[in-house]
Amino acid sequence: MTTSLPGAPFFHYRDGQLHAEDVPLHTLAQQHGTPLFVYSQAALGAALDAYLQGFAGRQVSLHYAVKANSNLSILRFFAQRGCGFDIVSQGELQRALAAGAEPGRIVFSGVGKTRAEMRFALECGIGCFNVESEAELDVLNEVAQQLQRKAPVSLRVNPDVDAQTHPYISTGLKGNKFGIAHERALPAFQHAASLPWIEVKGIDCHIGSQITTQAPYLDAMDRLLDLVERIEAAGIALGHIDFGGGLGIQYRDETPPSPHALWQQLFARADARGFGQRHFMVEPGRSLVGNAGVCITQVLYLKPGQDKHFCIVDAAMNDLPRPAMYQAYHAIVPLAQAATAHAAAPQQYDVVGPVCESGDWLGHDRQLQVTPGDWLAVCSAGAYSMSMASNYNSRPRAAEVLVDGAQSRLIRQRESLEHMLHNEMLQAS
Ligand SMILES: Cc1ncc(COP(=O)(O)O)c(C=O)c1O
Ligand SMILES: N[C@@H](CCCC[NH3+])C(=O)O
Repeated sequence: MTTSLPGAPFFHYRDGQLHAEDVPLHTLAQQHGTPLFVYSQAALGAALDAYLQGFAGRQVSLHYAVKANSNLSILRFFAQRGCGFDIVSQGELQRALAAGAEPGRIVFSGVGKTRAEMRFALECGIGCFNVESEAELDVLNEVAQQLQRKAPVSLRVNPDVDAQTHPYISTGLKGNKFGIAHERALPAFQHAASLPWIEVKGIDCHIGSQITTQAPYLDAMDRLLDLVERIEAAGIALGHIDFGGGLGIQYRDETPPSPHALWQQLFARADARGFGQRHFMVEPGRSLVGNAGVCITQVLYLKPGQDKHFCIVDAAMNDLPRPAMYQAYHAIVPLAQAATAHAAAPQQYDVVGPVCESGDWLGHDRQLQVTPGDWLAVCSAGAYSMSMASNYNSRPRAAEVLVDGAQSRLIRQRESLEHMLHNEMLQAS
């Protein structure tokens, strides 16, 4: 009998051992040490297919949001499968290019693009700037003029829709810093169309992340299409409608719609208003990679406390910042099921890391049957984990491995302490 992890069918127990596809994870922990991120290529492919199947018969281009997981091998996988990319910095742009992305299929989002970033992106032939303010539009027009190269632009609109997600990752409410206010959108488009070095290509919105219901998306579609009608009635043609990303995944018991189900509804709305055959763009991140990865960590110590017991592991908030930042839940499971491991008594633990903060926890009140030396997997760690990792407490970043069937490949080495030190200059005293 095989059982798989929540939302992650490519991670499953076989003969009592947790596997990624056909590779037992304890062999990877032995070989590469911990903390270690392990990704399943089949899971990446299946998540991508779930989108592409929903787009049959429609004109949709998919731009993977690099911020979710920017490992070059993962970017290369998506590039080879024909994806475009959504980037938010020159660093992400250079990563996408290094992974083989076509510059014309990259869109550049973000509220604070610098002139240098605009210049670099224009020079490399970026597909579109998703401009987030009128001030940014003016600066981009100047940079484009200096280069004598028109800037392809879509204006990101803030539709003022509640994505019903954690407040830190909601982006489509009028109180959020993102996009141009809905009521300012038409004058902003008119301004864009009047600028000689700006070429208006489309309209854009992104309402938030880890969205698990359809309603906010449908509201955003209605609000966006209202604008498309008004903007086009004013004589400004929109070549594409970029709907952003944000679709949630199952971490515990969430039941987000499949990309197929969601887009069926969204296309139905668009069809009803005569926009169904337009060129749509999507920018998914988490839903492509989140459940394609786990982080393996080793139990260092068990510590009984007065109120609770602590399971101290070698991964920490610097490796997996989501619990500390958003009080996010990640399932934590043993690599070896109890029957094949040992007879430690099951116990309720707070799973915590070595970082010197009480906020450094990976899971609260978890029932585990563990002993020091055991390995655990922190689940659903493919998105916003390694890409948000830091060197806090001077801890080197973890290694990453990609599994494909029975094969595994190291795709990022564990950071060395020398590498962590090498950018700093010691002044002679
Ligand atoms: C502009 C933009 N596009 C796409 C994404 C990807 O979002 P998600 O990973 O939730 O799909 C984000 C992040 O929320 C974003 O800010
Ligand atoms: N970092 C967030 C998602 C941010 C989405 C980017 N706009 C998370 O881990 O859930």
